[in-house]
Amino acid sequence: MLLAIDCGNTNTVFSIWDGETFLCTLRTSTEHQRTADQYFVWFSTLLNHFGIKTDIRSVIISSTVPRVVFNLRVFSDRYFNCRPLVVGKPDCRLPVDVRVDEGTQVGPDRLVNTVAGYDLYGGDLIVVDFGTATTFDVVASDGAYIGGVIAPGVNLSLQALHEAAAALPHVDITMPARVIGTNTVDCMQSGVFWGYVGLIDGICDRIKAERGRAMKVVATGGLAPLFQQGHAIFDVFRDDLTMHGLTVIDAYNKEG
Ligand SMILES: Nc1ncnc2c1ncn2[C@@H]1O[C@H](COP(=O)(O)OP(=O)(O)O)[C@@H](O)[C@H]1O
Ligand SMILES: CC(C)(COP(=O)(O)O)[C@@H](O)C(=O)NCCC(=O)O
Ligand SMILES: [K+]
Repeated sequence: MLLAIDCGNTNTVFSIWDGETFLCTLRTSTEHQRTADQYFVWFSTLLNHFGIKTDIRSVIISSTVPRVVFNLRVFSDRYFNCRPLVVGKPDCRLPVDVRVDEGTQVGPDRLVNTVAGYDLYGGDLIVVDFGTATTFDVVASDGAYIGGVIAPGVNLSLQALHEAAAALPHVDITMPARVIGTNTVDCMQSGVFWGYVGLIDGICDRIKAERGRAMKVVATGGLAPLFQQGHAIFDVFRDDLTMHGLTVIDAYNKEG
């Protein structure tokens, strides 16, 4: 069995892959201070709770937060007796090319999304991932990652409004019925929701124009379905896209 760990700037997700399906998916907040032992207490408690028996033989990690990797390595080594494969490190090979400026560090989550998108849907893709940041990853016809776009995340945008303006409260994102808000909360939700719809549509159209071809738009991340309401902004939504990519990369590295 494989333990796949996707560590984002806000949340870290653990999924157990038995070679055919994900047995379970567990989520915790990302904190670099958390030790290997703390991870294990949390992990084993939840597995017991769900009555899941595991036999984890390998671990793969994608982390957008470099500092958490140390403790996750110790966790893997101490409790599963294995050296984890870490996406972005030289010993982790990728089944796709990465064509960016020399010396550029691409977020490992974006590489994983590229691999997953290409495996599931083929090339000429735009992968949109709603995380702390919203990323657009452009996948060429041969599956290569050729760059993309990084925009502020949905919650980050709402949080920034609240933090910068004394009279603006903390609000959660929802789809407002109308564009014209008649109270502060509606106005803020409208700005972020409809602003984001425009951002997604506009960026995808411009990427397609720049590439001069039709491209499929694949979305992932908990907030993606929210934007699919109203009008079809994406061609496909796949919640476990990043996890799928981790299983593909693990298999590719085991092929030798
Ligand atoms: N289903 C959801 N509904 C509402 N908010 C969500 C949902 N999923 C994630 N979020 C929020 O979206 C933001 C990004 O979350 P996440 O996708 O875990 O980011 P990251 O991968 O960068 O850690 C967080 O503020 C999180 O609370
Ligand atoms: C853009 C990101 C912050 C997104 O991270 P996330 O929202 O998933 O936490 C991450 O992919 C990252 O740190 N990238 C490095 C720069 C780059 O990808 O070009
Ligand atoms: K992510």
